[in-house]
Amino acid sequence: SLYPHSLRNMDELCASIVRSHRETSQYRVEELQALRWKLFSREEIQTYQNKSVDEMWQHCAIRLTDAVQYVVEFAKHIPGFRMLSQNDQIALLKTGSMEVVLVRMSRFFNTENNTVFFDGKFAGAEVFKSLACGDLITAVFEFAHNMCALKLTEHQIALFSALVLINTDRPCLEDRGRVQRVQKSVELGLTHILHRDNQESLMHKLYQKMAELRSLCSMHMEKLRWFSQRYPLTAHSLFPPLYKELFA
Ligand SMILES: CNC(=O)[C@@H]1CCCN1C(=O)c1ccc(Cl)c(COc2cccc3c(C(F)(F)F)cc(C)nc23)c1Cl
Repeated sequence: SLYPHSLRNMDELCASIVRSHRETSQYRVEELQALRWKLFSREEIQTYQNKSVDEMWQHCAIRLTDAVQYVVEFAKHIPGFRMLSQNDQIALLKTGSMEVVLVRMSRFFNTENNTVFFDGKFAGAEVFKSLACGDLITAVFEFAHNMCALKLTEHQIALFSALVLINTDRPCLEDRGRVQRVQKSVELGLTHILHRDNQESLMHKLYQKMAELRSLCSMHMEKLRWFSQRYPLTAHSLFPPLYKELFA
């Protein structure tokens, strides 16, 4: 029957997505486990809180752009992604890359003290006070906390990230049919490994997370617009070019 043939393809598909995730995930989970109790001192927190709004936004934008570049690399190795048209690849990345950054952030989150890896140590939400967008940071922390609580394996995070990215109901796709075929194969890959891990119950939780991601990222985009209107100079001159390309 075809099954062994498609299963082999399915294993190959999952293996290439997991490999790409591992090669583009910026930090290995084991590395961050070792750092999880490296916290900022009171003085260091004070330094971050004394930064001006645009200084702190610029500081974060550099890191976010860095993280987005790793997600672009990850996307390029998802089987079928590079067969899509350039415009469709950009359309998927324009909306999906920040969502994958958020999924990946959950790997750098410590649920015991609600801190996230930032600038080499683990930071609480108070470190980001000078951004003047407490609701965004609260939402980022809450999402990272809830994602972390699912205790996904690296394989599950890899396939989930690919599914977040290859999303047919993104606006302005040229060839939705082709994106649908790639999405279907990634979906099968995720169900395949959840079945293997005996965790099929995670599937509907992951679909709920995808819905949360979408509302979270539309909030981010409007914060980004607020910031670039409030501080046009910083937004237009200092944000690394990729950031402008993807989010401007
Ligand atoms: C290892 N570190 C990491 O994984 C994260 C992801 C990329 C780099 N990075 C951090 O250093 C980091 C970790 C935690 C937090 Cl809360 C932050 C600050 O996050 C943000 C500040 C400003 C705007 C942000 C926006 C907005 F609005 F631009 F879309 C959106 C997201 C999601 N995060 C924003 C950052 Cl920049």
